[in-house]
Amino acid sequence: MNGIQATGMNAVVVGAAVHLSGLRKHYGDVRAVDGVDLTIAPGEVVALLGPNGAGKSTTVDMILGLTKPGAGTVTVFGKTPSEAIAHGTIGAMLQGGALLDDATVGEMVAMVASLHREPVPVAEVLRRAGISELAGRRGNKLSGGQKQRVRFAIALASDPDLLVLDEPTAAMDVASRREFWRAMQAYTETGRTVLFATHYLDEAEEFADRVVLMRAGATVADGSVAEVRSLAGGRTLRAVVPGITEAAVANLPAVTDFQLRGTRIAVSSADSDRTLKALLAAFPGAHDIEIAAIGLEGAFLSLTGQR
Ligand SMILES: Nc1ncnc2c1ncn2[C@@H]1O[C@H](COP(=O)(O)OP(=O)(O)OP(=O)(O)O)[C@@H](O)[C@H]1O
Repeated sequence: MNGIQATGMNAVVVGAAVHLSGLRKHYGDVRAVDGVDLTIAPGEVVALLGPNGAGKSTTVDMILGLTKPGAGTVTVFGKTPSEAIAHGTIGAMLQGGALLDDATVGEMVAMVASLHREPVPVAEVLRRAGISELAGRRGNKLSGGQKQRVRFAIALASDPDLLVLDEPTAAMDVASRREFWRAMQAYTETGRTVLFATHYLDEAEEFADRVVLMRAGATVADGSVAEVRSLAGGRTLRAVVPGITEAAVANLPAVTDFQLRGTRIAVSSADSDRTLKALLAAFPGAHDIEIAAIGLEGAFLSLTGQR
């Protein structure tokens, strides 16, 4: 994404935005995080996906310095998590982060901003978070989705280089989710780095440059949405192929799985272009051809063993 250039101007902080090496955290017999290595470059927008209990929140907590690793190291722009937090390098939006009932949104953001060395003016923070109209609203008058967006504003108050978000849109309705992501895209266009944990695969698909899939404390896939999809079998090719045999389907290139019913084939292919060309060369009479991408959801289920 173009943001990498913008961050490149801060040459002193380049290198990795986030670097996790051999990261582990066990709770008794539970291996919450069990040897995670991950490097996130400045300007990347990374979605952290995985089923319940995969270790996403524990990983995020270690990046934020809220949980101490059992083994391994975390650096954020070359600093330890606590140094990075103290410098305002990281902005965090956590599930259920406390807000004050009796203070207005403007007062809450001002309070947090005053703790930072070079805070963004409150009105600007609210504008960036897309909640200027909530400035005078008290904490106890906010809906669940509005509270999430106030937490987002608080995360932006230090003008951080890295935003870490744990299920940011969990309590938001469809319209709030859309507005939240619009605000977020404006932020990432300035070259900032984002790591967000989510259960919404469509959000990962739409907003992340890169997807990291966790299962049982380890990463099981890491790449662009297209790469992660292709790891799980790429595309499905269906066709009616007079004269086809099982051996002929199995011999087509890039086939990872297939079904044959009469003259109908359904083939999973890691490279559907190659499979299709070979099919048509061998069986020019093939017809009713359909090729479909497997969604991120299919890849997610297959790679996390939830099928
Ligand atoms: N403080 C703790 N004490 C004991 N076990 C813990 C603790 N924190 C997390 N765990 C366990 O570690 C594992 C990973 O939990 P974690 O919250 O990191 O997963 P997650 O991927 O964020 O899940 P979810 O999607 O449900 O939020 C789970 O089995 C969880 O029960």
